[in-house]
Amino acid sequence: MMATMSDPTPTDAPSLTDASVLTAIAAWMPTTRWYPLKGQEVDIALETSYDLGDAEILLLRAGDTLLQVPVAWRDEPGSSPIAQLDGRWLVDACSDADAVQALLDVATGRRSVNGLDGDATADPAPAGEIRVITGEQSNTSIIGGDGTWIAKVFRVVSPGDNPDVVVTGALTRAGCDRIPHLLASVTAGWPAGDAFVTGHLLAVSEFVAGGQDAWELFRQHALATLRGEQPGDAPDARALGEAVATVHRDLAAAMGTASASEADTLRFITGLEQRMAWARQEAAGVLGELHDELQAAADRLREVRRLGELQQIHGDLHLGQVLRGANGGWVLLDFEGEPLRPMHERMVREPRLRDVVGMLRSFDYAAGSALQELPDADGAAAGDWVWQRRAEFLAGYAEAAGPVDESDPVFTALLLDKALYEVVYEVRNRPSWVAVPLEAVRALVTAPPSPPPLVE
Ligand SMILES: Nc1ncnc2c1ncn2[C@@H]1O[C@H](COP(=O)(O)OP(=O)(O)O)[C@@H](O)[C@H]1O
Ligand SMILES: O=P(O)(O)O[C@H]1O[C@H](CO)[C@@H](O[C@H]2O[C@H](CO)[C@@H](O)[C@H](O)[C@H]2O)[C@H](O)[C@H]1O
Repeated sequence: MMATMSDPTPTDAPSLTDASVLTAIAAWMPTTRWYPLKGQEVDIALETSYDLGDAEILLLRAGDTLLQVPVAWRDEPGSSPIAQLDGRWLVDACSDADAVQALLDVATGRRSVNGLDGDATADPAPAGEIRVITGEQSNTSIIGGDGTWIAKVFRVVSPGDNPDVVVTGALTRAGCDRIPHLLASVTAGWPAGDAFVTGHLLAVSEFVAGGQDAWELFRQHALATLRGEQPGDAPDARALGEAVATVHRDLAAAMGTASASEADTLRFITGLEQRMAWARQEAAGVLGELHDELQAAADRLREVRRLGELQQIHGDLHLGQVLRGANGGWVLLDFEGEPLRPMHERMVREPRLRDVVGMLRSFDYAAGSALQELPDADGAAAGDWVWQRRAEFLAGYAEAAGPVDESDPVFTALLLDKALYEVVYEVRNRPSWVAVPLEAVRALVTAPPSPPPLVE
C-alpha cells in the first residue's frame, strides 16, 4: 500500500496486487499513445514493483512485453487520473511533480530504492513545475528543472542496456555537439525465471530550449507547397545531412568500427529476410496483396554482396528525432533504436546507410501525411518535394561523409526494410496512417526509385 508525500499516513486505497488496481490500469493503458499492444487481447500481471515512498514503479507483464507504469495514489485526480478506487485516485505518476522528483532523486542517487540504481554525470535542477510531452511518442517524456532537463520514462522495459542511455552516454563523453547530453539514468533489477536481470528505466538529458521539431517544420513546408502557397525556403535538409554525418563520425570515434566479414553480410541478409517474413505475418491484412512482389524482393536480397564498414548507428532515425535548436543547428535525439526491434539487436553494428534511408523515408512520410490532409492535392508535386529534400539531404551527407551509392543493393534493401517496419508500426499504433508506408512498399517492390523528370 502506498502513501503520498503530502500525506504519509497509510491510506485505505487498495493494494497494488488488488485485482481492481490491475483491471483499472489494464483499461487505461490502451487509451495512452505509448501503449504498444493496442488491439491485442493480453492478460496483464504485476511482475515486480519499486517503492518510491510517495509513488511506485510497476513493471507489468503484458503478453511477451514488460511495461513500465509509474503510479501514485492521490486525493485529487490531477492531470492524468487512471481510476478512482475506494475514494482515492490512482494516477499516472509521470504527470505528478512529487513522483517525478522522486524518480529524479533515484537517478541522482539522493534516494535509495531497493532494486534501483541511479547514475548521474551532472546535478539536474529540482523537478519544480513539470510538463509532460503530448506528442507522437512511444515513451513518456517529462520536462522539468525549469525547462533545463527532460526525463524519458522507457515504457517497454527489456533486460540489457538501452542504447538511449549507453549510446547517448558515449556521445556525451565524446563531447558530440549534435545531441542533448545525458545527465542521469536509472537501472532496475528484477528476477526473470532463475536469473536476475537488469535493464534501464529512465534517462534524463539536457532539454533543447526553443527547439523546433523537424517533422513539423518539413511537414508544414510540404503542406504549404501542396496548397500552392509561396512556402519560402524549405528547412535546411542539406545541413541535416551534414549533422547526421557528424553524429556518425562521432559514433565511430566513440564506439569503434569494423569491416564487415562474409559472416556479417550473411547475418545481415538473414536478418532482412526474417524481418520481411515478420512484417508479412504481422501486417498480413495489408501486405497480402503484394505477395508475389514481396517474394521477388526477398529473392533479390541475396544480391547484397558487400556491406563495407559497420558501426553503432542511431537505428531509428526520422524527422521526429530531430530538433532545430535556437541557434538554427540540427540536433539528433532518441538513440533507443526501433521500439519494435528486440533490445539485444539494437546495439549491433550496422551500415550507416540504415540511418540515411530512415531519413529519406521520413521526407516521404512528411509529404504522405500532407497528402492525407489534402487529398485533392497534386501527387506529382508531393513527389517532387520529396525528391528535392532527398537530393539536398544526400548532398549534405556526402559533403561530410562521402557519397551515398543509391544503386547499392544494400541501399534498396534497407529502404524496403524500413518501409515494411513502418507498415507494422502503423498497423499497431496508427492504422489510419498505414497507407503512407504501404504505398512506399508498393512502389519499391514494383519499380525501383527513380527521380522525377527534370523540368526544362
Ligand atoms: N532533449 C530534448 N530537448 C527538447 N525536446 C526533446 C528532447 N528530447 C525529446 N524531446 C521532444 O520529445 C519528443 C519525443 O522524444 P523521443 O526521445 O523521440 O521519445 P520516444 O522515444 O518516445 O519517441 C521529441 O520528438 C522532441 O519533440
Ligand atoms: O520515435 P519513435 O522511436 O517512437 O519511433 C517510432 O514512432 C515513429 C512515429 O512516431 C515512427 O516514425 C514514422 O512516422 C514518423 C512521423 O510520425 C516519420 O517521420 C517516420 O519516418 C516514420 O518511420 C517510427 O518508425 C517508429 O519506430
